[in-house]
Amino acid sequence: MSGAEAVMRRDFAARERHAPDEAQVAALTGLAARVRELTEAVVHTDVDPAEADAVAAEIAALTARLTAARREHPPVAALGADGRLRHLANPVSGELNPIAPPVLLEIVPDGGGVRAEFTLSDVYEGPPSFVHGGVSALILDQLLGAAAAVNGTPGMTATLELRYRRPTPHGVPLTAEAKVSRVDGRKTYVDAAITGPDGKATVQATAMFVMPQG
Ligand SMILES: CCCCCCCC/C=C\CCCCCCCC(=O)SCCNC(=O)CCNC(=O)[C@H](O)C(C)(C)COP(=O)(O)OP(=O)(O)OC[C@H]1O[C@@H](n2cnc3c(N)ncnc32)[C@H](O)[C@@H]1OP(=O)(O)O
Repeated sequence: MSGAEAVMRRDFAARERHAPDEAQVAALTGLAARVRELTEAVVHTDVDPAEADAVAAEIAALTARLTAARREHPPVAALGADGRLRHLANPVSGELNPIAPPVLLEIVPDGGGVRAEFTLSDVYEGPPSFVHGGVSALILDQLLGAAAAVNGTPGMTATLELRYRRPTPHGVPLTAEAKVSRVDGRKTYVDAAITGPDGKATVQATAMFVMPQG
């Protein structure tokens, strides 16, 4: 077992012992959604400095209330009521993670990989009116990795190649899909793309995932 794998196994075991229950997941999902609204409000606000200072003080007080009962680690995953695995704190798909848009993945039946429909707000803007290229890469890495996992051949991202074909607009519905093309021993090759509302791919990606030795 590699050093990295041993660390991950230990971490998973510790977190499984302290997984949130459904009621807590529901409440924290709502909390994260409000924090996303807060992030949008902060990015767009035009309040004067005194009001910004006053709001900052209130937020610091709220942060202290949440920190009063602090987990050692973020919750890693939980089984939903529908029996599907949810990566609760994942920075792409985690409903409990305010920095996740979130991009909720669906499994495409019959070995079709995974897909997601989502809209990114201008909080994720890079060039004016368009999504930051690193955010597209983040989302695609998640879909590519999930497709490898759903295929029964999970791994760590070893290579990730991106082709930015046209700018990805924010504020409109986007689709992303990923599917395994080939498995070669511990290596799984996956293709993915983000598609705009006009049905044209804006970003295409190929990746190789390697199951760590052992
Ligand atoms: C409702 C629907 C729900 C769906 C969801 C269901 C469940 C979803 C579950 C989960 C989804 C999660 C999605 C997450 C996505 C994000 C993933 C990440 O962010 S991963 C973090 C970033 N990546 C790293 O940090 C890797 C760091 N690197 C490593 O740990 C190692 O280098 C590793 C594991 C990649 C390889 O290490 P070694 O020691 O195991 O492998 P060696 O033996 O060196 O190589 C094996 C073969 O692979 C090639 N190889 C390895 N690395 C390569 C590389 N970078 N480029 C090219 N070839 C490479 C080698 O040449 C070798 O090939 P030869 O067998 O000789 O043919």
